[in-house]
Amino acid sequence: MYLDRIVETKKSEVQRLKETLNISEAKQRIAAMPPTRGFEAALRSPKRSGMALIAEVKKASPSKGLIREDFNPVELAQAYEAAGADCLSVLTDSEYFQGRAEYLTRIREVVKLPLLRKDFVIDELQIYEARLIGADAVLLIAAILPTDRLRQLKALAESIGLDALIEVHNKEELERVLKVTDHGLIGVNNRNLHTFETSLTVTAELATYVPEQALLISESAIRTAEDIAYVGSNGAKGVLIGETFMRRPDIGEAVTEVMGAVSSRIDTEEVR
Ligand SMILES: O=P(O)(O)OC[C@@H](O)[C@@H](O)c1c[nH]c2ccccc12
Repeated sequence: MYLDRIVETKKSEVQRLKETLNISEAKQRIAAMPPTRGFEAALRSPKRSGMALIAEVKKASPSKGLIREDFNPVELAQAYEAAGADCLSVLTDSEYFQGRAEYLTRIREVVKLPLLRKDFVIDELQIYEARLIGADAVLLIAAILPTDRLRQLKALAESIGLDALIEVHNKEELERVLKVTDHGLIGVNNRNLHTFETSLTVTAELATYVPEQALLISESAIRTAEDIAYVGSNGAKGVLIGETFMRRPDIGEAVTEVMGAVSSRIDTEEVR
């Protein structure tokens, strides 16, 4: 199963990381860094009322292969920002998604949006590394983390200023996550990471168990304005979209088509 393979890859990456990054040095460097940008806060007051957008910078995936040939991560991030994304998700896994840590670092220098490091986190060291490369939030995937690990990694992330987006795909995972937290960011992945099957009904089914004070993000396989309306009316407060945008030559146009336009401040003032 490919998720197991990914975890094996991550174990060896962590071993390698241990040779170059030590925790006390990481802590010192982090203490000298500027504060993070408030990933959750940005999603709680989205630019489009009613639906927050995390737009993803993703070149390839194990299920789809190469998604975008003409891939300039910095330009794509700028286009997302101009189109009114609230936050960005940047794939840093190289083996399976053709991402790079360096993409995130470079994007941070030119866009103001909060950034999620999208990777398969299994170890503390990857959390320190996420902060050091310039992330504002990390993804924690319940499918690969026992409940206690989830709790520890979330606490560590928060202790160094990172928000955590905790991802679930079924009720068993969600129940474990709710033992760790009843607030914060809960991502429902519409894609089954074992079979690659997707269905937006996963969001609708799990939303009924997500507490009001948590912020539910519907992830994966969202393509149209109708999809946004569907997950929105079923409890999603935000969406995480990659492929739909990455396949379109004009990213800004694609964002507007799916999400609608951001009404400018001047427009709103004129209405008042
Ligand atoms: O490209 P999509 O179908 O819009 O999906 C984006 C995002 O949800 C997906 O990339 C993702 C969700 N969870 C993950 C975990 C690891 C890697 C990738 C992912």
